[in-house]
Amino acid sequence: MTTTKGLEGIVATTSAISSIIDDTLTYVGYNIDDLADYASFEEVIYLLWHQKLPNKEELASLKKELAENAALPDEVINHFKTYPIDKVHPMAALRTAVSLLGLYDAEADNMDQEVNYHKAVRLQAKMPTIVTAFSRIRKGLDPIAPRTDLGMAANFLYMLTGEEPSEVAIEAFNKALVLHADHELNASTFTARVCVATLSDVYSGVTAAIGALKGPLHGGANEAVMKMLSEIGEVENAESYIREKLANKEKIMGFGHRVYRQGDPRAKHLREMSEKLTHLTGQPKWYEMSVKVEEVVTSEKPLPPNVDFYSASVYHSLGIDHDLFTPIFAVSRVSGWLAHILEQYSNNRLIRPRADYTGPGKQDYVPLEKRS
Ligand SMILES: CC(=O)SCCNC(=O)CCNC(=O)[C@H](O)C(C)(C)COP(=O)(O)OP(=O)(O)OC[C@H]1O[C@@H](n2cnc3c(N)ncnc32)[C@H](O)[C@@H]1OP(=O)(O)O
Ligand SMILES: O=C([O-])CC(=O)C(=O)O
Repeated sequence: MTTTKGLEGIVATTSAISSIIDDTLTYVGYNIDDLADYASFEEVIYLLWHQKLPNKEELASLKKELAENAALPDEVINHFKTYPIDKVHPMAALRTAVSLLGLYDAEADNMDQEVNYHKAVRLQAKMPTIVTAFSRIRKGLDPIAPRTDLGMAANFLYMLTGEEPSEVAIEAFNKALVLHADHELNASTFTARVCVATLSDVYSGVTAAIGALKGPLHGGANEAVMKMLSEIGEVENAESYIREKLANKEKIMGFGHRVYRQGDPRAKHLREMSEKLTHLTGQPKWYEMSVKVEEVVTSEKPLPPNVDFYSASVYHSLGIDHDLFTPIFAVSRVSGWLAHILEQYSNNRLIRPRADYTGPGKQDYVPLEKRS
């Protein structure tokens, strides 16, 4: 048996959803640069789930179904109110809420593909509502009901603050949702596929995926980037801060990638947005500090920024609490998880690799009373 640490380079499935070839990312063959510039998040959801772009009627129908299913059952809202609120990370709350939603879905264990598709719509629709409701409840505020006249990006920002978001904010947030929607066999998507390949249900697959996204080597890196930028504090501190971390062999959050070698094609879009938004909000230092960090890291190591690096200053400029950055990633990535879950069901085989055993050889059992 051969082993590859972290399954590097192993091709574990076929998939028609997204591809990374020669550092170019496509969703169903559409270059991420075009989608980031022109597509709404809802169009991307449709694309990932149907493997084609929607026409006007198809898009309107998906938007209607999403809007009709965005409200949360009272049980989820009431559950949030019982949490030791200052100790609960929003990713843990999101993970629990998705699991809880499964309890109130009478079709949770119905494995019909059409039923699973509509379950996917219902779950996608509720993700922004979960994150924003939790954010308000922990601040002692009432959750704000989703509006049927707003798209997902605008609705998220509206439910978070209760205020009508600006066009610039909606455009930036929509672009962030498009950029994070899918990414081939990343760790959380693989987790979702492994889970549902046992023929477990959609809610279990997404709950497992949220758990995998939470870690700082994956989606959790965006919150960690903001923590680092806050510690650096001012542009002039960036160089010494980064050089010291690198000298101590510490990882710089938001840099490096298992698949990309020349750079993550999503990062340039987020960098542009970071420049625009930090200047608009009168806080260019977060962009300038990020640029300085990139300059120092890349002068030392061949480690370009990944999607998480500039998204931190983008979300910060939109006034979003730092521990909501990873849940926002999940609000977007759930579209990809659900696409992969549906694809896995449609052509399923249990995912069960082997381990190369490295423990002791044959041992004789010693009864408890004779052990030292
Ligand atoms: C949405 C996403 O999930 S994007 C990734 C988000 N995660 C991060 O930004 C966390 C920081 N980055 C990392 O930890 C890694 O680059 C990962 C997890 C993204 C990829 O990891 P892997 O492919 O397993 O690379 P691995 O961790 O083995 O690193 C290879 C070498 O590069 C170094 N390296 C990799 N990333 C970094 C980094 N961000 N800072 C400093 N050094 C790094 C490692 O220390 C290692 O050096 P060594 O060979 O001298 O020991
Ligand atoms: O693909 C990966 O390993 C991580 C990543 O960039 C993502 O999930 O967007």
